[in-house]
Amino acid sequence: MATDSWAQAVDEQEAAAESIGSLQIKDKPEENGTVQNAAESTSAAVKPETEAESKPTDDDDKDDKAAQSLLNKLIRNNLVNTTNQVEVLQKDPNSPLYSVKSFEELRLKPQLLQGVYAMGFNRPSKIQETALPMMLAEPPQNLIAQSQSGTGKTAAFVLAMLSHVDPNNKYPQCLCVSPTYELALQTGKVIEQMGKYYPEVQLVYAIRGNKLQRGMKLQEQIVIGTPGTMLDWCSKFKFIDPKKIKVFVLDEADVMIATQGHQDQSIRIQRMLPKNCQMLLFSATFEETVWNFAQRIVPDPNIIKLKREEETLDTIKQYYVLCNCKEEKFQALCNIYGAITIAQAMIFCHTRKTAGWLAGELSRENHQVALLSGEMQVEQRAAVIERFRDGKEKVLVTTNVCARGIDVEQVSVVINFDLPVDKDGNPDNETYLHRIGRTGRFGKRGLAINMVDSKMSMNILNRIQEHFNKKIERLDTDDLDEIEKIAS
Ligand SMILES: Nc1ncnc2c1ncn2[C@@H]1O[C@H](COP(=O)(O)OP(=O)(O)OP(=O)(O)O)[C@@H](O)[C@H]1O
Repeated sequence: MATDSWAQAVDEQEAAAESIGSLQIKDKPEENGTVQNAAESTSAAVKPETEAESKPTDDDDKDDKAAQSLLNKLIRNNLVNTTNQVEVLQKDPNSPLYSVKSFEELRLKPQLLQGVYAMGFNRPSKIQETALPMMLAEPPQNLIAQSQSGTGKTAAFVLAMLSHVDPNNKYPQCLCVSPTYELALQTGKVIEQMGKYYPEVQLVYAIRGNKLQRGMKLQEQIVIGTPGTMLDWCSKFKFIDPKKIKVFVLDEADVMIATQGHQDQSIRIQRMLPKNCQMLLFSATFEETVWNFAQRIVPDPNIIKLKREEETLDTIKQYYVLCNCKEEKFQALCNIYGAITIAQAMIFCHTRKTAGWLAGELSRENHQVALLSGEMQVEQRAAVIERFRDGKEKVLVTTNVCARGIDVEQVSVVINFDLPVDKDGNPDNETYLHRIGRTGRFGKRGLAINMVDSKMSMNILNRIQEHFNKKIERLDTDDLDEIEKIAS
């Protein structure tokens, strides 16, 4: 029965969320709340929608960079390969620029090479080809590196830290600061994996909730944590002697500067470090504020940038459907599903209430639906996306905010149940492109269907057409023959 399948889907989502949540995140210290029950969030979302509730809430609008970054890490299981060239700006343009095509060329310690191969890495990623020789050079060189999430930055600096520590010295030699506890844990996991065959090197987390006895000195060679606690451990509690630090890594600089106080704390840590300490800074984006911050943290840097692969609408067939209300939009959707075979689709709604309602309606029509909703914890969202990626559900209904920045490459059909708009109600062209666009490399053909239910949304659609200079054709969903044609 339809309701049963909905309930079953919720149960399965919950179970999947729990299994992911149990990885590391559940035993977080008191500063973070408990993992929320996915069933609660989904059932809350299928309550009938009222006019007042249909407005996006502050929560819906919250663009939590740290959560987004964590989500991407949790769902990603391989490298994002780009065909773009790495841009390098050397501190000393006359010094030779090395780039490696294999890990052997780096002359790593055998235990580390073993760790790298055990992780399934066959060869360095694009950014690692240049960043690794620079980071492993003698004397050490400072580096600012920017490339999109998933291109191998974390693996690169983890390898650099592990290479530089002396396991015989039982005191901290590398500090790595991350914007949040959860992100620090993810990096810690990479250190543990890569250092699997190098057990003499130990790691400790400088995070709130990890209370140490006053007066003690850390013996672990690598400390990873958030800026506030790291600063306290270096200055107030003196668990770490900053003068003995050889490598300082600042990860996710763009996320870091979005958090009040993190910039100052990071700069204060950096000032305590010796002049010859290697400073490394990583960021997925490079707007002016990040750049200014980077220059304060990293003196005399080498700079590596890897451009993001551009998305285009060239291989996408775009249509719009005229409707009067959300029920008509739902009917149009059913007609489309009745006429063509859709392997997997993502459906975007403006509010979580609409998303919840639509997921409920679709499930009543016996569709296997996954719902990504704003009140779910990041780990639960990652679990839902993973199940969808594995094909366990065929339809993913989500709000815009939830799915920002998420790549589900195999989805060839995207339905904008509501058109993407920004806070002021203007067309959000960037989100439109990201939702339906494809990179040249993944140049698979796709289909995008936009639901238009008012003069206002028609106006938005027109402005999107103008912006991209691409015609969006009208589709009559009462005409089965016409719908069939769009699939050919
Ligand atoms: N040389 C490599 N070969 C194969 N896989 C790799 C390689 N380097 C990294 N990976 C894998 O690719 C994925 C992304 O790598 P990594 O986390 O280092 O990227 P990142 O740029 O730091 O992304 P993020 O900012 O999201 O953490 C991970 O699953 C990682 O294990």
